[in-house]
This record gives sequence, structure tokens and C-alpha cells, in this order.
Amino acid sequence: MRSKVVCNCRLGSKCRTGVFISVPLRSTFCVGTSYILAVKVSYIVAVIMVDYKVQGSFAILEVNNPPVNALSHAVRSGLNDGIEKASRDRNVKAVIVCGKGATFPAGADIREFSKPKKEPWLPEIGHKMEKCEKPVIAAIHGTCLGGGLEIALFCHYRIALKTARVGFPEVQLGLLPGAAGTQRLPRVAGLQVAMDMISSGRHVLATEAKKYGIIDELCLKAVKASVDFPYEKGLEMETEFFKQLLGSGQSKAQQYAFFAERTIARWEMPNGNYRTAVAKPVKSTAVIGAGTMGSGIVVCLLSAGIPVYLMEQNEKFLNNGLKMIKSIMEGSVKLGKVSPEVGRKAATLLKPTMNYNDLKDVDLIPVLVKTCRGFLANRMHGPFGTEGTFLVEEGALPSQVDRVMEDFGLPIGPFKVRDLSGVDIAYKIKQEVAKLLGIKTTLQTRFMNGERYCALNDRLFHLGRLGRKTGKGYYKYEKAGGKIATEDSDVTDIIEKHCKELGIQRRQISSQEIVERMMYSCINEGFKILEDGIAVRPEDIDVCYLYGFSFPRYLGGPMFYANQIGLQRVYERICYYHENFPYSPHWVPSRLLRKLAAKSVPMNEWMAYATGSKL
Ligand SMILES: CCCCCCC[C@H](O)CC(=O)SCCNC(=O)CCNC(=O)[C@H](O)C(C)(C)COP(=O)([O-])OP(=O)([O-])OC[C@H]1O[C@@H](n2cnc3c(N)ncnc32)[C@H](O)[C@@H]1OP(=O)([O-])[O-]
Ligand SMILES: NC(=O)c1ccc[n+]([C@@H]2O[C@H](COP(=O)([O-])OP(=O)(O)OC[C@H]3O[C@@H](n4cnc5c(N)ncnc54)[C@H](O)[C@@H]3O)[C@@H](O)[C@H]2O)c1
Repeated sequence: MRSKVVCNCRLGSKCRTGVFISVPLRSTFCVGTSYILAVKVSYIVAVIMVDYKVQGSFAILEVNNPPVNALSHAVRSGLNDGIEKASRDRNVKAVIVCGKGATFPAGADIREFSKPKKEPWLPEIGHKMEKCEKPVIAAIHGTCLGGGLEIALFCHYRIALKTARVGFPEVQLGLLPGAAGTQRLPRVAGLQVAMDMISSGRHVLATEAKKYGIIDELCLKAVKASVDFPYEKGLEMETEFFKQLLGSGQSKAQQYAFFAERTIARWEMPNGNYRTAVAKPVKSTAVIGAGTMGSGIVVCLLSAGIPVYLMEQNEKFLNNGLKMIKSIMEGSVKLGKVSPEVGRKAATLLKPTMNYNDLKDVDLIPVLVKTCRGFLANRMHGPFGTEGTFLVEEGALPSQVDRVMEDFGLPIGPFKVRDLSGVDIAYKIKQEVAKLLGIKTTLQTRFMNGERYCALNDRLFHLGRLGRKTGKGYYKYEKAGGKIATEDSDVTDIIEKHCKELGIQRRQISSQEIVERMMYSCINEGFKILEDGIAVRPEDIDVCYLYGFSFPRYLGGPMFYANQIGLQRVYERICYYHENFPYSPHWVPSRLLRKLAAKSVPMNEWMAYATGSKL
């Protein structure tokens, strides 16, 4: 099954070895150059990702698995074979372990965590290195992380470039170091440093690491004593904990989040993608609309030294916008975000106008005028906020909803957020919608345009309870502008009065109902967003949530969370709430979700169903 292939070795088309091997994992390579990575065994090709070289009396084990030299099975096999070979070779007096290209190994290959485990294991290789009678030296550059640092800790010596970074980022993947890191780092760097590095996952500069003794170019750090247990027992426990964590949903979500962040960088649009896109120079711009968004974008452009025409419909709005821009710019200078010089220059770069002719030659025009329903995060968060208010109208208290959602993992509950952003903002958005529909709402309004409406927020607004800024909103605060939220019995009275006036029978609401109604309503909207082609992949939505709303990383994001719960279950509950709340259009089940739930489609194939290519 050997096909004619193009060689990918360093020599490219000049390669004359004439022997090509198809390497399933890493494209194609020729036999016969220093780059040779493949050895043919029948149809199966073993990939060698550690180059073994002897220079003088040194054996060099150079890991060659770009881009980050992750410790895949092939790398582990290469290190294992390399250390055995170097031990046997009488000409070799010392062994150097290093990484080719940008970095020393940056850790285990995370993609292999979901596959069947294959020997040799990292600790086994590490122990071989440690037991090697010849000195084994880790030569570190780039990012020496996770399993990479564990390998370095097994070496007898560690030397590093000043720019190198070391760390145990496993915690960000819901794991702990699993190849003796928890046992060896405390012995080398002390308990406190080890605890800090393992629990924070932070990358430490080599110069700092040297102080801790992690990088040690002088002597063998053979610390035999252990803190609580003998080394072997400690290692056994570490392996057990690592395996437990690896199988946990939390770690799966964090691994998913790691790859989702990288997947979204590979964007595709109908007219191009991340590879084909070429940045065009932007020398002049115009922003239409000097409201909240427009002013913010003007400030970004001015801070980058780009001239901007600011276009508004009348002088009053134009002046308001100019005032806002001036104030944001001054604030940025004060906070040191932009230099005073950039701040001064900004005034000369900004050209207010009400004449469209001025815009005819500019390179870029962001239009920020009419209110839209939100693109992605705001659109999905709409049902989330609405359900929160409905739950309170039906029997929950704002503090109960907040507590349940904070226990779920959100950094701050939805009503605390509303107090933070301002009760008046939520009120004004509703009023704008009502105005567009030609409807006047009152405190008794229960339906707007055939949809359920809750006037509870309006009540708080009319009572001047605008949130933190007035010292009271859904909570009370120590002062206007205060930050410490405490429950307020007045709010309970307002809610009860509201329900009484409207004849609403309040009931006990369970935590499960709160989580389901808040999360499933926004997940349903998420599937509609995929269906509409607003987001290209579920990862786009999840990363928006991780960064935009500090959604807990250990749940991956709302779409991954739905996948973990099971789409069939999520779909059934959405149908249930749709039946019970027929006047809330956000419960109309997404067609895409229905299709996916019926077929149990894996997450990486969802979009094929959204685009119809799998139907
Ligand atoms: C008996 C039990 C034994 C258990 C042994 C356990 C061992 C150990 O304790 C566990 C670990 O090491 S856990 C691991 C601990 N280590 C970590 O968590 C380190 C994670 N990595 C990082 O933090 C960053 O990648 C760097 C800072 C290394 C480089 O940043 P940068 O220069 O901005 O580059 P970039 O854009 O970020 O990545 C480039 C490409 O490489 C890909 N890729 C990267 N790492 C990968 C990996 N480990 N794997 C696979 N792939 C990995 C990445 O997806 C991307 O691919 P794409 O297809 O092009 O999208
Ligand atoms: N504010 C947010 O947090 C946010 C977030 C995401 C998206 N958006 C979207 O950004 C857009 C702008 O939002 P905003 O909050 O800045 O609104 P805004 O109401 O604060 O500002 C809009 C401005 O556009 C001006 N305008 C209207 N028609 C115009 C015209 N024909 N020519 C010139 N100017 C005109 C108005 O006078 C007003 O000053 C909307 O589509 C909104 O949905 C806003």
C-alpha cells in the first residue's frame, strides 16, 4: 500500500534518496537524511521522534515532535530506546536530553489521554534515566512543562537558557503531575514552592526556578528523604490520583477547553480562512454611531494611532460621543494604558462629522447604530437573564438563584451581575423593545406581543433601586457604589407584593430546576445560533463563554456541558419546559438539537448536521 508521495524532509524537492515512506501520523518523510523519522515495517511504520546522536563522548537525545515536542508514545519509545542505547555504548560518557526547534518537551501529549494507554510510561523512562550510571543532563529551552519538567527532574543535572520557562500546568487540565512531579519537585524545590507551582500551574522563568533549585547545573540533586512517605509509596499514590483525575469529567472539560481555544483560531468564512487571509493596511477609518460601542471602538483606533472620522446623525449625539471619547481617553492615560503622548495625539486624529461624503476614501467603517438582538454571547445570555427573573416571579429569591448558579460554578450570580451593570440598563433595553412594538408597559403587564413579560425589574427601577450605584437593587450595599451585597427583606416584600397584585401563587423551586432553566434555555439558543450559522463551531460559543462570562473551565462551556449531560436528556427537558412555558419563545426546541439528540451525534460532527451535509 505504498503510494507515490511527496517527501516532506528538509531537502524538499531536492531530496534524492528515492525512498519514500507513508507515515500515518506525520505526513511523509524520506529515508536517509538526518531528518529521518520513519522506519518501515511491512505496511506499518514506526515513527521515530527522538534523534539519537553521539558527539564526542556525549549521547544527545533530541526530541523532535513539533510544534511543542509533546511526549507522545513515539517520543517516549525514542527516549526509552535512547537511554538504553547510551547506557550500553562504551564511548558515551554522558547523556544530554533536549528538544529540537522551539522548546524542550512541553508535557505529555494531551491528545493521547483519551486513547488506550501505551507503554513505556514516563516514570519508567525517568527511572531508567535516574539509574543510568552516566550523568544525564536536561538541556532546557522554551517551555519545559508537565511531563517535560518531570523528565528534567529525573535527570541528574538541569541546565537552562535564561528565557526558558518551567511549570506544572496540569491543574489547568484538571490533573496533577502524574510522572513523579508531585514527589520530586518538593524534594528539589521545597514543599512551599512545589505546592505553589503545582496548584497554580504558573510558568516560572528559569532565573526564578534556579533560585528554587529546580534548574541545577552543578550537582546531582539526589534527595532521598521524603516528606510523608518513602518515594515508592509517594509515586504509587501519585499514579493513582492521576488516573482518577484523568477519568473525571472535570479533566475532560479542561482538556476540551485547551483544544477549543486553539481550534477557534483556525476560522473559516465563505470568502477565506485563517490561512488565506491577508491583513490589509488600515490608514484611515470612520465610525458611524457615537454611542457606547462606537465610542469604545474610536478609542481603540485612536490608541493605535489611526485617524478616525466620527459620524453621527445630529450635533447633540455627536457632542455626547466626543465627550465620552475624551473621558475614556483621559481615563486610559491616567491608568497608564496609553501614554500621555498618544492621548494628546488622539485629539488631532479624531474628526467629527455629519457628512457622509467625508467617508468616501476611508479603509474601514464599523457601523454601530441600531440595537440588534445580540450576535452570540449576548443573544444566548438573553434567555438566561429572562429565566432568572421568571424563576423569582414564580417563587425563588434572587439570592437563591445567585447561590445555586455560583455553586454551579459561575463566578457571580445573575442578580449580582444585574446590580453591577445597573437595573436601569435591563429596564431600558425592555423599554426600547416595547417602543419598537408600539406597546406601553405597566407594572401589571404580563405579556408583550404574545410573549411572557415580567415587570419585577421595572418595579425596582421605579423605586430607584438601580443596583450598586444607588446602594440598593436586588441586594442592599454598604453605600452607593458599594460592593458588599447583603440580602434585603425589602426586596422579598417587593417580590411578594408583585405576585400578590398579579395573583401569582408562589411555589418552592428546586436547585435542579434553577440550573436547568438557566442553562438549558441558553444552550437551546446556542444550538439555534449554530443552526443560523452565526457561530461556525460549538467551540466558538464555548470559548466566548469561558472568556466573556468566566464560565467555569471545568465544565468546558455550555455546549460541552450539554454534550456531557447528553443531548437526548437536554432536549427532553427543553421540550418539557416548552410545554410548561408555551409563551416563552426561547423554549421552542432548536431543530438542530432535535436532530442531534435523535442520532446521538458526537460533538465534532454537530456542524455537519447544522449545515445539512450529513442529512
Ligand atoms: C501512569 C500515568 C502517567 C501519566 C504521565 C503524566 C505526565 C504529566 O504529568 C501530564 C502532562 O504533562 S499534561 C500536559 C502538560 N502540558 C501542558 O499543559 C502544556 C500545554 N501547552 C501549552 O501551554 C502551549 O502549547 C505552549 C506554552 C507549550 C506553547 O504555546 P504556543 O507557542 O502559543 O503554541 P500553541 O498554539 O498553544 O500550541 C501549538 C500546537 O501544539 C498543540 N499542543 C500544545 N501542547 C500540547 C500537548 N501537551 N499535547 C498535545 N498537543 C499540544 C496545540 O494544540 C497546538 O496545536 P494546533 O493543532 O496547532 O492547534
Ligand atoms: N452596548 C453593548 O454592550 C453592545 C454589545 C454588543 C453589540 N452591541 C451593538 O452595537 C450597536 C451599537 O450599540 P450602542 O450600545 O453603541 O448603541 P447606542 O444607542 O449607545 O449608540 C448608537 C448611536 O448611533 C447613532 N445613530 C443612529 N442612527 C444613525 C445614523 N443613521 N447615522 C449616524 N449615527 C446614527 C445614535 O445617535 C446613537 O448615538 C448596536 O447594534 C448594538 O446592538 C452593543
